[in-house]
Amino acid sequence: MSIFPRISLRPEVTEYLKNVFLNKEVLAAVGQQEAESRFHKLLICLSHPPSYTCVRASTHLASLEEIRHKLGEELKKQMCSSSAEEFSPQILPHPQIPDVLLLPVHGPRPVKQLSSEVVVGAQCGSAVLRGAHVFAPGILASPKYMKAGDVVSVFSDLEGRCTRGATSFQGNKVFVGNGVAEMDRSSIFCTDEPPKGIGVRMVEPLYQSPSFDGVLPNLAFLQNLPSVVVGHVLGPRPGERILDMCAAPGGKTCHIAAVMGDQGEVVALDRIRNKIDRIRQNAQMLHLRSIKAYCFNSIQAVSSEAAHETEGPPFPPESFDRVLLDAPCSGLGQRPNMASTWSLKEIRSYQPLQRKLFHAAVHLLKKGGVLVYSTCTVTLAENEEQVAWALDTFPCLTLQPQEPHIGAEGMLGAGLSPEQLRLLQRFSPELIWDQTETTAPLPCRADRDTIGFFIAKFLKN
Ligand SMILES: C[S@@+](CC[C@H](N)C(=O)[O-])C[C@H]1O[C@@H](n2cnc3c(N)ncnc32)[C@H](O)[C@@H]1O
Repeated sequence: MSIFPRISLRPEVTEYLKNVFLNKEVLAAVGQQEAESRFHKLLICLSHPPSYTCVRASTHLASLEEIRHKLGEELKKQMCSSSAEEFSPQILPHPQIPDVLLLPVHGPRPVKQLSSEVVVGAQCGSAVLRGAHVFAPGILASPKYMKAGDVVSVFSDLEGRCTRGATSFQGNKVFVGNGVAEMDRSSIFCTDEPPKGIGVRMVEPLYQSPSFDGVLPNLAFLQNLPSVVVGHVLGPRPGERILDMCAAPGGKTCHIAAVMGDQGEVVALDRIRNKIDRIRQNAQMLHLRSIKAYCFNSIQAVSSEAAHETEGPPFPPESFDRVLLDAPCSGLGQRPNMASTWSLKEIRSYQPLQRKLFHAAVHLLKKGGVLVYSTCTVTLAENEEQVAWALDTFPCLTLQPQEPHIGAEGMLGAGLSPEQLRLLQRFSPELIWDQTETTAPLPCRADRDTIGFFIAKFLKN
């Protein structure tokens, strides 16, 4: 059910996306009305959270059943210790993916708004809609005399207009649920050090999903379903050498190492130095020793043939059995996302960057090796058009079938053939948005009602 307005984008970006979703090939295949309806549903569903929370289970450390049981026990404790209404958390294994557990999200629920308001940043608001509590750094405004223990309504500031430390905010905001303040106003805004920890504990969220904060951190890793699919599509095997070119915070890196049973080597690169620590922390938390993380610009990760091989980057050509390029992208598939202030120029800047990274990826891959390209966006320019360009630019590449293939096929509009489109995997939440649970039971609903995402798999001949 839709309760939020459609995602707010700059008019030029809305127009651009409309042209993508109503391109000539799509219009010829499904007609104007259906194409328009899909585009409208896309804008609406992007502002709402998916209806399942996906957890990747560390099956290299324990069996799925064991993790499922432990998770159930932990979440029951959570429900008893909070004043939220009791419910027994439903934890469902995914029928096709051996390390995925799915938890239905309950919402939107009828929650009454209160007169005391706390306003949080849009990112914090989105996290609350996916089950998080409000962390103090995310709080922008609170009642003047707010004390720990006060019951408050939490609103998300959609346009980034609320000033930090305000006592009220009349701008564009949406209600995300009620909670209990864990801190006084003064401990949030009047300290020399940035505030830490939970500022408001959500007790009546609009969308109810368990909080995973501190819950089995080494066994249950929150990850969107398509991101887990990527690790399986890459298909790493024990003993191989794998490159994850854009790796931080390391969700997919850790999954790859886990699928390999921590046997072999997973090289993780990211351009941003402080993000490398996150990869290392995640690897340590999941007891994965095969991961080696380096701060490096992957565009420059290919060394000249003459160079001696060193442990870290740059690497000689054809150094890796498999390469994952989970590319930096415009992120327009992320959910929930109620507003983006990005300009069209910013959105269009990703295609050339992704192509530079793709060049390096192909060179670093051994002959006979596998390259997986993925993004969490919905544009053609960053997805199907990149595939058409790659097949044209690198005759050594061929598209490969993906396993599992639980998303839709590629989107029309980039001149790819029907066979090629069938080999691509596009997660398109707009295709299922107005269907009810009864017409689309699990796993279909969980597979489709997720973030917008794209995966292509290539073999280097
Ligand atoms: C989509 S995110 C990766 C998410 C990650 N694969 C995961 O699953 O946790 C893209 C990442 O690419 C990194 N990045 C952007 N340009 C890069 C470059 N030229 N070289 C290496 N990393 C880059 C960004 O810092 C960002 O962390």
